[in-house]
Amino acid sequence: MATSTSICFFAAHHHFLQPAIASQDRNQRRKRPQQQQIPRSKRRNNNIPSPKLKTKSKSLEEAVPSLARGGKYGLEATTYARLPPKDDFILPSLDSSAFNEVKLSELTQKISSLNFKDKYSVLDKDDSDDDDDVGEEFVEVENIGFDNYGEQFEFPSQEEEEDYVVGNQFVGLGNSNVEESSDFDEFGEEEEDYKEKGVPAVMRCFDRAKIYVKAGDGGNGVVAFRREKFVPYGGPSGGDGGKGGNVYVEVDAEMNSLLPFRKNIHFRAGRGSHGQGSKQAGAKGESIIVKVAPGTVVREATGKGGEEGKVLLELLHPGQRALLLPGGRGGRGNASFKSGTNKVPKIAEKGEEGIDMWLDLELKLVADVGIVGAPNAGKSTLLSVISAAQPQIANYPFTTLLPNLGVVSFDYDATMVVADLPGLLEGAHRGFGLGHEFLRHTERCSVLIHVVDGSGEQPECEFDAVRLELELFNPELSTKPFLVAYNKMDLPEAYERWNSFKDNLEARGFRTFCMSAANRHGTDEVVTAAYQLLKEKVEVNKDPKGWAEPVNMNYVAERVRKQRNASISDFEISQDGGSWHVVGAGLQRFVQMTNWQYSESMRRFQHVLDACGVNKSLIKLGVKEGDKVVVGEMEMIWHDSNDNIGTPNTKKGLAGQIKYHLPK
Ligand SMILES: Nc1nc2c(ncn2[C@@H]2O[C@H](COP(=O)(O)OP(=O)(O)OP(=O)(O)O)[C@@H](O)[C@H]2O)c(=O)[nH]1
Ligand SMILES: [Mg+2]
Repeated sequence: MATSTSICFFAAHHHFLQPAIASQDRNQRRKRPQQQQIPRSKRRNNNIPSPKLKTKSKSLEEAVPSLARGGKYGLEATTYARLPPKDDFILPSLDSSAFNEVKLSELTQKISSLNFKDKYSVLDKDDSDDDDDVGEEFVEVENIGFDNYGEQFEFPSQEEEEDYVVGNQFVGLGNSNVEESSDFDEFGEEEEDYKEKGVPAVMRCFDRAKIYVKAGDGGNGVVAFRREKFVPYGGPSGGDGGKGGNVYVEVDAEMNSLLPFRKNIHFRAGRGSHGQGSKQAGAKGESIIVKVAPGTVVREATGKGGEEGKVLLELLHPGQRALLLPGGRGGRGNASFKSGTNKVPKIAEKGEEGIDMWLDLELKLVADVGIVGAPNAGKSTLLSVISAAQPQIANYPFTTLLPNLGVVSFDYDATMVVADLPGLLEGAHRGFGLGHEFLRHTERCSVLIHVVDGSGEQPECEFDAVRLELELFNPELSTKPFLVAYNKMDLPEAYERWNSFKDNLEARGFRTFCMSAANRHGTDEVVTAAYQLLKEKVEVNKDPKGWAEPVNMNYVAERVRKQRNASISDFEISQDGGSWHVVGAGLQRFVQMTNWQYSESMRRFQHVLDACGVNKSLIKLGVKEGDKVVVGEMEMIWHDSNDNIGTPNTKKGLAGQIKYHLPK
């Protein structure tokens, strides 16, 4: 006698199984981003005197370039310079027992001083005495701006040079000492930690963001019957639910950073309205458009492992819009279930749940030319004289914390976008200094201008160190067309070393220019040469097919749809002790959309399990009486019934087999 089977519905347990694409752990929503948190109370109660340093950054208004100022070439410019909020400057001191308020520039100076010992001389413990002195020194240095550059830098005497060194000391950590610094030279773990803590949130958020997106759920279908005078047995009239809203990602030309995602990270599309009587379908849910800056790469967020997720979209051009997640389908009302055999269906579906996922956004600047070089080489000065951008310029390393963009215009149609990037240090590819945060921006630049500080003691070593960093970060960077701009030729030490530098580099096959960015000498040649390199590169890269091939921006949504519409017969069964797990996107979707409040739903479900072969497969695998069977969010107890011979296909027959068992 064949053993017939039935599955007994018990209860829906509340683990919602998402389709594979939305495999992110929902708990992540609760996890706060890993940031260095210092309790406010601790900050306030901090009795340790902290250096009262004036901030060096410009106000936001100043940071935004004015179109009014036109350089020789520049007509327009954008800049990323922003003043980080005050809180970002509060960082823990290296001594874990106390918290100090530390200005970012202090921190970065510390880092730089460790690497450029020869250049800036190592901080002396005794020199960093009390806070007031530090404050005064700061004021002095603040005055050494670009404007009064002439007074400060015209062939400084030996004494002036010493002042210059003292001037740099103010920016070292007030109570830093050399022992601590030696730890970081080892590139040990502490360095990594230090880096993590040392980058204020505003810099981390400028070009990286993690956001949560959720497509709208579909509206539920309803069970309703037409009741009208003179219309006996009016029939089922429950309308379908409306479709959930979609999630789009659009490039907004106005945006130049991902900072808006610092505060606002959840984006949920609206859900569809439920259906109504008289066959009225529910309204569609409202779609949501997530606006990102040009040059944003969208990745599927991965777990903590640090691996980068799969790239979903690359949004380069303003106006580009991609459908990322389609909204959930509306559930069918009972009018849709009417059939020849069931003219009075008392069943309706729930709306399909909209997919949700976490995304990693990364902004890579879309600039034609990138200006790279060691800190304080004069990169920002160069950008300021060739375009209308007004980046911050000062005589200490890491003045530039966020990249600045400027537009260099030669003619009506001859323009190029130039990015001034923060200084690079030895070890930048491993996240030392600020380099790592910004090195990726060079990846999108077609041409690089490598600015070398000619007044440094060993310009060649500086050049090689930066070049090596680029190569170590991404070997492709070293294959980009580039030229070397030897800066600060107005200084005698730079002038003296120029010939040997030039000979050396040209012997190695590098194109080398000299300039005095501050005096605008030689900058024209550099810019023109960079433009030529750019033109050559564009020519070489010209696709013979042109731009005809359209990029399908909606492929993610298409993939999601395909996955969701998978057949219910595609499933896998796994056994875990006494419980059986049936996994299949189509079946899971079916379970999710089943509205268990209607008794016919159970019968339909049983019928589907039978029809798609789940029951047969379970029997084959040896399911026993009382075993647990889990399909999607449903948990059921398997029941062998000897009363049933064979497996009748009709609903009636099947309904007769159902025995509800509660698991003990
Ligand atoms: N003498 C001289 N000084 C210059 C020249 N170009 C830049 N400087 C000075 O060098 C210092 C650093 O210039 P910045 O343009 O801020 O250098 P940077 O490379 O952008 O530095 P970071 O942003 O800190 O990496 C400033 O004090 C400039 O005034 C030059 O041609 N000659
Ligand atoms: Mg700069």
